[in-house]
Amino acid sequence: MKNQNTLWESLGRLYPHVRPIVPRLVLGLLCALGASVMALAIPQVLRVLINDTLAEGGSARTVWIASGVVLLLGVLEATFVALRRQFVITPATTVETKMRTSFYRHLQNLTVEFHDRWGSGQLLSRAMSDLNLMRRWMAFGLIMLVVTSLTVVLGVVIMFFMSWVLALIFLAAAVPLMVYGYRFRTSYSRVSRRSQDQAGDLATTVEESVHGIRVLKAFGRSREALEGFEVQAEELRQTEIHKAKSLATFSMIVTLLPELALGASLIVGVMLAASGDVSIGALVAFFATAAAVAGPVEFIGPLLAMTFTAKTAIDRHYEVMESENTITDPAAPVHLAAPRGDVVFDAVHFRYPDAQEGTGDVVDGVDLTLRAGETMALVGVTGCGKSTLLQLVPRLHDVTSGSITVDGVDVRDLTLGELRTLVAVAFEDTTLFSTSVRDNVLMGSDATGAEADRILAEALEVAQARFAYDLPEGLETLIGEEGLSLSGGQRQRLALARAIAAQPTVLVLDDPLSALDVATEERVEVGLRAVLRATTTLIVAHRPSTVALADRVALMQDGRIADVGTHSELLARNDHYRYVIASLDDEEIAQLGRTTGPTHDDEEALA
Ligand SMILES: Nc1ncnc2c1ncn2[C@@H]1O[C@H](COP(=O)(O)OP(=O)(O)OP(=O)(O)O)[C@@H](O)[C@H]1O
Repeated sequence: MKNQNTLWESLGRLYPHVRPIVPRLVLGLLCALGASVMALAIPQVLRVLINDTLAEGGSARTVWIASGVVLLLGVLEATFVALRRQFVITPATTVETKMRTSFYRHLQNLTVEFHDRWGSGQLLSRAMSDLNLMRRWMAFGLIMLVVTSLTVVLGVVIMFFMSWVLALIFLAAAVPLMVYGYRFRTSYSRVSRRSQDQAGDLATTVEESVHGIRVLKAFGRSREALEGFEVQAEELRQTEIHKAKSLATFSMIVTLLPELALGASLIVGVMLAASGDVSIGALVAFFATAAAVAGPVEFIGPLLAMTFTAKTAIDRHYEVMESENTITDPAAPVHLAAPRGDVVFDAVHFRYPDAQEGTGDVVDGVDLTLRAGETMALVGVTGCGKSTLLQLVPRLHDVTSGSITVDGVDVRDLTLGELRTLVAVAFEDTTLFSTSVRDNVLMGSDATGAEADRILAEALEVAQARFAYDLPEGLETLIGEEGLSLSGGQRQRLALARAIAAQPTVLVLDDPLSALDVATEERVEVGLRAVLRATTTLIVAHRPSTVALADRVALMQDGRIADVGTHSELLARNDHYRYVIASLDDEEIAQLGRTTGPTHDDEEALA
């Protein structure tokens, strides 16, 4: 989604963030202006010195005084520059940090569907480099653009007072500059947008390959990854070159045209001085002022480029900030004072927003009732929609129709905070955070002190995660990014411990024991049975041993619940269940199922 806002509309969106620091920005602006005035005053001292003193054979004393005034003006200019920095840098970094924090907060609130759609590098580059660009523009670009423009205007006014004819010649250069500047704005904005998007894509590639480094190495695909990266990096380099060339051309024209105009003014100026229409002092002051204005004029190119880049950064920032969060708290939330844990799926449908047209719903009319405290295994061939169904309970996605209720209350009528306290989840694909084992496990618990210690110890015990005590610093050991320093089974056990430690009313487990050996799985199951007694549990099972944990089994087929009963009831009466269980029993058949699914022949053969 590309933003079509004008430059002013985009820059104007910063105003609410900048408003609190406007007084300091104005002070910074005044200081910058002061510095420019000091720089412009120096030629006037020269004019007075030449016209009123030297021309009349003035004394050495007046030269000393003039030099002293020039020195003073120079010191004042430097002081104003330092004060400008002092006034704006700290508040601008505060604005940047606040915007970054609200960006991060918004990312946390956005739906899983949003995160499925956006590359992580695009979000990273918006959170880091785009906000950095905005801060630099705010603290420097904006002020300098105003001051530079004012300096040029003031300088030109002074030049008019020195000689209006020469000033008009100088100003003639502004007309082609404005025409070219307009074209530059359009083309530079476009290339700047491309470069920032490509930098985001490159960051996504780095993030993915770092994340998947084991797979790349194991499959010997590092070279291909590098080649892919090089192609992207080269594209970015080309865009950067294009950007730099476009700025260089603009800067050259911005520098050259005033210089040409000055050359013409010089010829006319000498003629005017010869005819006595302009004094020598005024002529010197005119050119000294023109020299003082030339610097700011040349500076306008990079400042405009910085402004267009900031516009792109603001547009990119707001593309995320304006992405709507569709999963929100209800207007009038219901509170469950004493939750029991009855869970009912009523005609639940769900389809992913990016699902192809003409395909059926992933969850296609699920009716299922879990009694409080019951453990229900969810079984089905791969891809039939089990994980998707589970994610609907804590509202990681919202049902497209139908409803899910806990104790008769629609999950959409509870606040997200309450719902996610009631429902804890452990996924097969575990995510751990770069913090201590303790913080990872207690993530869903509000307990503190001795109570937290007790819950932690119990959860680690049930999840067979006692290995955590033997880590170098025990439970305080910092686990690496995404827990990559741990084995798959260890990570799963910590994720399971985290779900248990949350002490939920409803526990949703997506095949949380898949990476464990059979003996460890058995021990975990014994512990879980004790814990699950008080908790309603929906557990996706890919192994018969996990099914054995359940009071009842729900068989999912093509997005619907095809049958519900105990394991032995389903074995006795349901061909498809026998097929699924047989394939669960055998990893190889399960793998086959992953790619082909059951056929009628398969089912007959197994029956
Ligand atoms: N984020 C997503 N966007 C679009 N489609 C998705 C998404 N996640 C899953 N799907 C599709 O939804 C269908 C069901 O996937 P789901 O993960 O729920 O199946 P599953 O029964 O849990 O499979 P498995 O046993 O292999 O974990 C699949 O066809 C899958 O391709």
